[in-house]
Amino acid sequence: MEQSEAKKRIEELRAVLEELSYQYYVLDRPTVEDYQYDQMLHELMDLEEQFPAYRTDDSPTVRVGGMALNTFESVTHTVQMGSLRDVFDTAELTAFDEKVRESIENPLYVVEPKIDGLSVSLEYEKSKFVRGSTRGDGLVGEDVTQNLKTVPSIPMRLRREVARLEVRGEVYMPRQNFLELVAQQEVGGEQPFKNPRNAAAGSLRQKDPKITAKRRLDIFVFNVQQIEGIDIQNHYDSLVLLSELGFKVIPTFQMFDNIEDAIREVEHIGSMRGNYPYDIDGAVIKVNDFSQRELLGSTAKYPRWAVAFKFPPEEKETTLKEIQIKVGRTGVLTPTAIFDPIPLAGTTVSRAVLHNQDFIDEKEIGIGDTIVVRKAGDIIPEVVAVARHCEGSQVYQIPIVCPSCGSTAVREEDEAALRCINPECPAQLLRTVIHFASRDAMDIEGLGPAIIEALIDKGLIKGACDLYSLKKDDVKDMERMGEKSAQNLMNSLEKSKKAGLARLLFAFGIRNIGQKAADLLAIKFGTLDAVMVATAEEVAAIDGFGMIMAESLIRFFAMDTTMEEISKLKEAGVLMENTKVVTESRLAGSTFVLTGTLSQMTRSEAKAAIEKLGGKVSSSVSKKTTYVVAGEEAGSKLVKAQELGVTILTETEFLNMIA
Ligand SMILES: NC(=O)c1ccc[n+]([C@@H]2O[C@H](COP(=O)([O-])OP(=O)(O)OC[C@H]3O[C@@H](n4cnc5c(N)ncnc54)[C@H](O)[C@@H]3O)[C@@H](O)[C@H]2O)c1
Ligand SMILES: [Zn+2]
Repeated sequence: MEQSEAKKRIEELRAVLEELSYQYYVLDRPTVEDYQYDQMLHELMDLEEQFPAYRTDDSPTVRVGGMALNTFESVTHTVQMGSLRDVFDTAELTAFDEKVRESIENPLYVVEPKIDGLSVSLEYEKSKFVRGSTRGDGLVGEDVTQNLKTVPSIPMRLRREVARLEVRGEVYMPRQNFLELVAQQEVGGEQPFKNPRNAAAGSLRQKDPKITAKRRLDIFVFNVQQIEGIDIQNHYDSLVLLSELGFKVIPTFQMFDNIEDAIREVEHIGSMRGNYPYDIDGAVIKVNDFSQRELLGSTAKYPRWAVAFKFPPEEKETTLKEIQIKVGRTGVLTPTAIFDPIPLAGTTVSRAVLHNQDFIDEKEIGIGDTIVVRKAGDIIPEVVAVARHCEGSQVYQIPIVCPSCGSTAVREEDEAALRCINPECPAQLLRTVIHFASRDAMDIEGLGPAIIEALIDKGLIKGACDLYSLKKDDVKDMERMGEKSAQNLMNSLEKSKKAGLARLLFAFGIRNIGQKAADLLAIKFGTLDAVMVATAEEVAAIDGFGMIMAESLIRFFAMDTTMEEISKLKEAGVLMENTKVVTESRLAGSTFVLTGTLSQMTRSEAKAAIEKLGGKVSSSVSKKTTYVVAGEEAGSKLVKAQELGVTILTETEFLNMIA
């Protein structure tokens, strides 16, 4: 490759990798498979090796990817939390061994599974847990002590006296918990996490430890970062010690005196992959002896005494038997491939999601074809390609009828999915009512999914609005109900009528209208009637809104069924007015100076108005001043503002601004 071409490619790769890292580490929402990311990173490494002139010290090849958010206090790690060099074929493990043997004699290797979670440091003083933090960029992480305290397997006190100890571990979310969380997120209309690793990271970095606690995270500890008071010389002994101290240590660790056996163990761990109740993405080989580790040293990003072998996504061929269409709780019609069962990454799989028509068209998938199925880091298997078409094979067409209610499904512009938009579709009714009753919506205590399902089955409710015409006698004979629970339910229904406009708007479950948007609408319009007659432009003009959201809202209110539902709710006496206090912060970050006499309000009224909107008021003009409000007979401050080029507002302009 030419110099100039290489330079261009290097820059391109860096930009892409940085963006992907941001999505992965900061937003916990990756947009590509890890395998793809790793491939690009390796390409960049190769190029930097060939063209050393283009190396930089902030390239993704030398930086650890995480970033400390300022939601948390930052923690500077005494012992740097590095990453691991990863390799994808066993020849590279042999090369690792050769390299190690250039510097040291008779290495012993410890082999461990690589847990797919996020790295944390736990610090103990006088055997007491004092602080826990994320890896961050390896040098500075985030203080997540309170959240880590909710992880039951982290000991708050060590079982033996140790003056000072810092350990490193991997926080993860067991697969079962992940699946349950994703199911809940789908019911609640939230965007579900992509995989257990992102779910663990997102859960650990919550502002509210109560939410973290609910996510049922777990940890495996795999390293002593520093210790005072106990002498250890090697990794194996330190893992044994960590167990004795009460930690949940990495589930298997074995020691070998040659690389061949170590590689066999790596392969064994790979073959067991699907049997663990959590995700592993590889196996790690580490030099055991600490003094040997010191001799080998580290690069800026990786230690030279360890290497991670990443398991490739496993692929197999099978025959596609049929395609089933399911309607999800948001009305989306999803095709699922049903194929002859195959063992894959430790489990037997027989189905995979086909996403939508575009996906099927692109891969030209037809029933009877031989398909290639893969299971990557994500739990859900996917169809990679068609290996061979069968005779007379035809690309499958998703029928445009809802399999649940039989009404015609529609494909909206800019959307790949077919959707059943019948609001009375039974497949969606359950979800709609569960959402309506949920805590952040109308908060109807005692009305859980099981009861809602029973009410629907009995034909007692055909929409959320019917909840308010339920009679105590209707429900008291239902399973697990009884007189008392029925009365309680009546009381919570009554109470929920006062939930207020913001909650009600959210409870409707309008597409693209989340909790925050509902709050903003309620504050802006004040009553449901006003929201209903608002134009798309008016709605889109609200800070935080866009045209897509506005159109969703308009479309919702244009449906006949919506009108019916609203009139039933009105009849039942559900409050349709805003109860939210305005906590706007549009002027946050702006500093005002008031000068001269204002005719419409006093200075202190003006000051209060500014502060209510998050702005600040100062008495003297400086470069930091954002606006000077000039009333009648403004004097020296006005002159100063003109000199400094600060924006000057007339009283009318100011009144418009705060209106
Ligand atoms: N999909 C994307 O867009 C995207 C973006 C950025 C990063 N990524 C992924 O994130 C990973 C980036 O790597 P990384 O730097 O976070 O490191 P890594 O996950 O590849 O490996 C290092 C980590 O492994 C962990 N670990 C688990 N078990 C261990 C054990 N037994 N011994 C030692 N360490 C153990 C450690 O916490 C350490 O931080 C890659 O898998 C990459 O694909 C993906
Ligand atoms: Zn339907």
